[in-house]
Amino acid sequence: MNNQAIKVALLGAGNVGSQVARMLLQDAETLAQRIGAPVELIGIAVRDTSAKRHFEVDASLYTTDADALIDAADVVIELTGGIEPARTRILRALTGGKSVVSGNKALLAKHGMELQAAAKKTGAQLSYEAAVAGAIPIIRPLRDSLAGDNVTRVLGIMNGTTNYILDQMDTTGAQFEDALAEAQRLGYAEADPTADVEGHDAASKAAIVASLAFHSEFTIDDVHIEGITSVTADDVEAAVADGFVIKLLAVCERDGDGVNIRVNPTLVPRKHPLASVHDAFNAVFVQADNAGELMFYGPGAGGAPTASAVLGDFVSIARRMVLGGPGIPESSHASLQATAMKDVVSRYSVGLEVEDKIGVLANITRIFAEHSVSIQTIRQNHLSGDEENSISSIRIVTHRATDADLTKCMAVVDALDTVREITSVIRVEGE
Ligand SMILES: NC(=O)C1=CN([C@@H]2O[C@H](COP(=O)(O)OP(=O)(O)OC[C@H]3O[C@@H](n4cnc5c(N)ncnc54)[C@H](O)[C@@H]3O)[C@@H](O)[C@H]2O)C=CC1
Ligand SMILES: N[C@@H](CC=O)C(=O)O
Ligand code: NA
Repeated sequence: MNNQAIKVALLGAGNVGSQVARMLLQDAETLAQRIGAPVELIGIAVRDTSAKRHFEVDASLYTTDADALIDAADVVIELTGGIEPARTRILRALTGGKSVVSGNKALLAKHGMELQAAAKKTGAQLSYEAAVAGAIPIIRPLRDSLAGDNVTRVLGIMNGTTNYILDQMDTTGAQFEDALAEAQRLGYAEADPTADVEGHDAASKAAIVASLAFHSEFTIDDVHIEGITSVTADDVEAAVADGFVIKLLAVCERDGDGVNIRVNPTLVPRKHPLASVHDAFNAVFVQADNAGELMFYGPGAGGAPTASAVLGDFVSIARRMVLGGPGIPESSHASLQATAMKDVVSRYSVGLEVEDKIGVLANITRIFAEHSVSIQTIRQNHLSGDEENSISSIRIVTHRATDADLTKCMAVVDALDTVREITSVIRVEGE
């Protein structure tokens, strides 16, 4: 055993940071055995040293001077979130040759390349298993285990908060706002949960995953993003009636010479494995030329599960420090570009509110046909009004169509006097 302790600076003591502090302190002996050197948590940078925490530590560990703490450390663990000052602090550490563990997907999906370049310059390691799908090992499998294969597609549920909300709406009939409040209480949501419900958190993860899977440089700006704020209780009910469940899916797939990266609510058949991903669990499918299809499943959010991924990265970095040698840089040799949505082909479920008159349905199906959007099923229900002024809801599930054709078709349908409202357009996957 090496006698020299590895000094750890922890930035942030929220849901995840406090659990990391707990593990570093409670499991110090085991960690030392696994690493081959003692581990010393030298301080925790916070905004308010007197705030109440999820796990209480010796008060002298808290400091508001993050820079001094970083300068005194061997390894920095960043769990504050947000772009600044996290970016500047991580750069400070990496430039000083200190390896960094971070769970900050928002930062990595925007400035990941800049941070990796800084790490490469000094031989430091930047690791971020916690940034995608919480406790699930997915970064390391993509970066290391599959580095000799050709990944063609990564698809999955990569946000715990939205999965929790949609699952509660589906299984208990909960209201969106109540389910979101519960996800926040359980420590799943981002500090600003807009990032979760608007799809930006999943989009950050998709950009990170696509960069690793396709050996290219993607940022969140390369991702087509639709969140779940437009998903209504009626959509959930209609999904149930049609044998589907709504999930927020992230899809990164090889598309000709590029990669299409998107996040959108998706109808998944009840029999599909993704349909049984409940609560804040995540599941990620990876398809590769030689490996075939792989599935990664587990807790995608929450303090302790995420801390587990952080500690895994930390132990790996600390072991390398004991043995010597630089961090492993990532490859972006393929330099693939993100492709536009217009050629993406999917099935769709379209909800309409229409006047229930002779010829209305025939007119709508004609417009679909004229735009090369073939209808698989159609269901009509009376909504309100008497025989003279009856209003109906129509739910159409299509065969596969391009995004461009569907968009044009919807514009023409929307312009019909007999169509009151297009209530929803949701993609369908998995059949
Ligand atoms: N909560 C979860 O399930 C997961 C979170 N993450 C990521 O881990 C990071 C931390 O997440 P949580 O612990 O949930 O957030 P949190 O909001 O519970 O904790 C963040 C802590 O950092 C502190 N902080 C913020 N800015 C600071 C600054 N400038 N200086 C010092 N302290 C500062 C806040 O006061 C807060 O205590 C984020 O990047 C998040 O995206 C990643 C995976 C899962
Ligand atoms: N807010 C995120 C936390 C984990 O990444 C989520 O809900 O998945
Ligand atoms: Na992970």
